[in-house]
Amino acid sequence: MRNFNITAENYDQLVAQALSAARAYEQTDIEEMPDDRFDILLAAILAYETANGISASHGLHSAVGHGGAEGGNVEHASPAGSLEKPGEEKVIEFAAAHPDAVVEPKIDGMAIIVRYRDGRLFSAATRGDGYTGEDVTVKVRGVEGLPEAAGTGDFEVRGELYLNEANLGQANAIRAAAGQAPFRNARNGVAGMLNKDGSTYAGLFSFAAYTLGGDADHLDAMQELSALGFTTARSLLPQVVLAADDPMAAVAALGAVRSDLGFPIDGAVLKVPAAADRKALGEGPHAPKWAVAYKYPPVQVPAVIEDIELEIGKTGRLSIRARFTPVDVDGSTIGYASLHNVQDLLKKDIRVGDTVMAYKANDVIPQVHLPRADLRDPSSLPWEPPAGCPKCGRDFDKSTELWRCTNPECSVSGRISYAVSRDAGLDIDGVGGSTGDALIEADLVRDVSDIFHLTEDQLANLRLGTGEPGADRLLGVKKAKKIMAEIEQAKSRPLNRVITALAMRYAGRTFGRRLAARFGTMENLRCASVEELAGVEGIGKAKAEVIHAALKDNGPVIDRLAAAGVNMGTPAAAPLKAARAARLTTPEGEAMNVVITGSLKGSALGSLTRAGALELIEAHGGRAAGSVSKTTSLLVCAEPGSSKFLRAQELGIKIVTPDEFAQILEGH
Ligand SMILES: NC(=O)c1ccc[n+]([C@@H]2O[C@H](COP(=O)([O-])OP(=O)(O)OC[C@H]3O[C@@H](n4cnc5c(N)ncnc54)[C@H](O)[C@@H]3O)[C@@H](O)[C@H]2O)c1
Ligand SMILES: [Zn+2]
Repeated sequence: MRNFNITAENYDQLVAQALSAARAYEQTDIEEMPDDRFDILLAAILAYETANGISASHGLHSAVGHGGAEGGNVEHASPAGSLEKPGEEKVIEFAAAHPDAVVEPKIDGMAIIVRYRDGRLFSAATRGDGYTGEDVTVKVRGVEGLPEAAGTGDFEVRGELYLNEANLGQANAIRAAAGQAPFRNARNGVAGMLNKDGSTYAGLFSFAAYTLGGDADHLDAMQELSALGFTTARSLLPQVVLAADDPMAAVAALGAVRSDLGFPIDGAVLKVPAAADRKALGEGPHAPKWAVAYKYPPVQVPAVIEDIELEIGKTGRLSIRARFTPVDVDGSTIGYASLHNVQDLLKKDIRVGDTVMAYKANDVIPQVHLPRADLRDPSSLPWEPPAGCPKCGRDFDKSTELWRCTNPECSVSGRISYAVSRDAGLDIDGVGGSTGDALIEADLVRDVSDIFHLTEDQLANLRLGTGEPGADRLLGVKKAKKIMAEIEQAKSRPLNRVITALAMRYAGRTFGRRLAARFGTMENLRCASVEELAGVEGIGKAKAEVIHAALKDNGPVIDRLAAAGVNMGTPAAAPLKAARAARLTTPEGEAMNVVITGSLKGSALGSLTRAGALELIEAHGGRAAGSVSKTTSLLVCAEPGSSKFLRAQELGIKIVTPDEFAQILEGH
């Protein structure tokens, strides 16, 4: 599902849109927005406000019913709040901290507060704005689960007014007879029915209690209510849920049977039962601290994990997915789900063989969660994270939660970073790192040639961000212009760097230089036979075959680079280079082995990078080497007395300063 991109321009309008949806949700049967969309919008608004230091007064985050509910003429004895819905991770933490927490269905209806006097139903009101609510006494008399007479005392019961399947069917039959469209769902129906004047739907609800005023422990209070003739939320739970060993197992078990319950739930509520514990935990501003709600994703189906598969994605990140026995979820068959990251998987302790709940997140990417410990094979072993990249075996870069292989051979991102690097590639600043990943994720860049076909518009509108709702931002025009200029410059980089940027195995910096020096143009290089390639110093038959095949594979990439105007070498320059090359060849025409040591700073070659200096040697027909040996012809050295200097002296090798070397190259 698309995130909201909130800006100063659309902020007011999105707040108004959310308030309008909340009002419709609380007071009518109209759904202006699906719930998950509403929740994402709210999170995006909150993130934007937090990022910009806005303290808002619209009530979307603070007021009961998100500011969409109105008060009425019945005052509540104590405020009627909401429930914390802190997300799965926090709910798991809550369950671990309170293993005695009891689980109830989070029935998807509307809260009502009912008072009894002398054992008779006296009044009923909606939650309203939390302090006062609408009087709905007439509408709820005779509702199933809500007795007219209950004992002899004065007390207050809170619970959910909802439509079970039978209620919804009857209500929709009434609507059909009046020529009205059926309610979209049971939750919308209950809001619409309650807010309609008259007695059209009188009594056509169900009620389940979850709070009894007083100091009793929760389970005692619920038992008392049952004895008085109320239906309690807990009594609606099937045996599999009640029998679960711990709260999260109960939550999972309830999720598994939710579509067979016969009444709508949108989650489970975990509640600490003992009155003393509740008192100690206390109340938050809008919700008690002794309870949390777990919201179920739309539809989930139990699935058995067959394997946990590893893959390196196009940005080099390790992606982990669960393969499970295919199941039907909400009309489509799914067999895979993504498992986020290593930490997450270890924390949830999902294992091969486990039964998990599979669902479609935002109705697209399948996900699984909540391994059912009660169904686990006792001999199963915890999942173990991979020791290295599944493709190349190298250690992962673990600096972020998403582990990553940086080997260019393993991912598009690795190849692009290599291709644009200052050291080896085309030296394009601003296209590596997170910008590069964003380009790859947006499918704008699949190989190095795509970089040269980017437009300023595409760059300026590139979405950077964490994927968190509201956290998106754009690259912007200023940076886009800068990158476009970098790309323009990169078109004239020397051929050896263009070759290296293709990230072909065995055609790194050194061989890039040698291939460029030997063939002069990309065209010549592409036409070279395996034998000709093998003839290049240091390459040999085996590597030549690999390079030959890689050049073929890269044909389309090279064509696109050439079409964009990237330097492909000039035929005229090839013989010229050959003439210049004579400067670093022996009288027999063989390449001289040249070693450069120490800094070039301050010399005539001072503007060259190390890589540039090596390129220069090869361009003049020499062969750049790293260490001094018997085969060394020349040592370029600015530091007399260094170990390479002494070794060269010992072997009787010619030693020159960088300035002298520059003169040799110029032919003096
Ligand atoms: N689609 C939309 O446009 C839209 C607009 C506004 C709100 N919403 C939805 O409304 C929800 C927020 O409403 P909220 O803040 O009132 O919270 P909530 O409705 O999610 O949770 C609190 C409510 O849970 C109910 N509940 C059911 N079973 C319960 C039990 N066993 N114990 C205790 N309470 C129980 C009570 O009515 C209580 O008031 C969000 O999920 C949001 O998606 C949707
Ligand atoms: Zn790898």
